[in-house]
Amino acid sequence: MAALKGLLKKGLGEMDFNTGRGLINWFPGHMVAATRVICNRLKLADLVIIVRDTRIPLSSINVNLQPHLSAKRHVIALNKKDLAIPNIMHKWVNYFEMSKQDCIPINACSKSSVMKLLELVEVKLKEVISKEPTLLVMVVGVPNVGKSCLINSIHHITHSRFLVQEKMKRAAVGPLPGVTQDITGLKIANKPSIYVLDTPGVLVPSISDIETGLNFLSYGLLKIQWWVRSELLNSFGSSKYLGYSISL
Ligand SMILES: Nc1nc2c(ncn2[C@@H]2O[C@H](COP(=O)(O)OP(=O)(O)OP(=O)(O)O)[C@@H](O)[C@H]2O)c(=O)[nH]1
Repeated sequence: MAALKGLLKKGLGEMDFNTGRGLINWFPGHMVAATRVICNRLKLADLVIIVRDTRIPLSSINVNLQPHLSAKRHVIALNKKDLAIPNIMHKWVNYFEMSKQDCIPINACSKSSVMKLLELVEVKLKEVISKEPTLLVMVVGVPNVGKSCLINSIHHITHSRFLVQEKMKRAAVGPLPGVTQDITGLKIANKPSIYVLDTPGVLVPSISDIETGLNFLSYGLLKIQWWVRSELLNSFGSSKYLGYSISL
């Protein structure tokens, strides 16, 4: 454990990390601002799509934002289902269903998969859809879980409903976390007007739990030099951590 901490310190020391008390302390400026803005916008949201990584659905959350998200009408989109092991994914779906949470495994890059998510969103919005002229849906999740990819698929599915001047830009997508740094909106329906907001991926200021930290590193949700990541995985044996999330 001491060797691991030393390794983490060495790797993380080369980055712009803060001095929080957790094992991993990383909180770039845009995340501070984004966390504040997300909390403010959440008050206006009629529904939140909480995007998580299907392979690590319990780790790929922001524990500080989670109480605010759970308090809103929400659906959990378990993304990157194409990269998950199917029988483990089904166990996770059962887990969420048993805890009475609406969840759906998706591949954010696939239109048919995202259409199923939109159907679920429509069902969840049913009670407000006839009462409000404008509805707001927020897409929230930690970095690199696929929020912008999801927004782009929603854009593809819905853009034919609008006149050219009403059409909005696509979101930027990238293989490294931290691509989205602003909140951007997309109109997906008229009467009532429904807007979807893409938000920057925000992490907690400090990840103190080693398994969560390793899951973030293994699945690319946290930027870190490749050699630190491979050293960490060698030290622990990646298979243990790849299998960790499902040991409920
Ligand atoms: N295989 C697979 N890759 C995906 C999926 N969704 C997203 N990706 C990839 O994951 C990476 C991150 O996707 P983004 O949409 O940029 O993630 P984000 O959550 O917006 O990231 P931030 O901007 O850091 O908050 C990109 O390389 C995507 O192509 C998916 O369902 N399956």
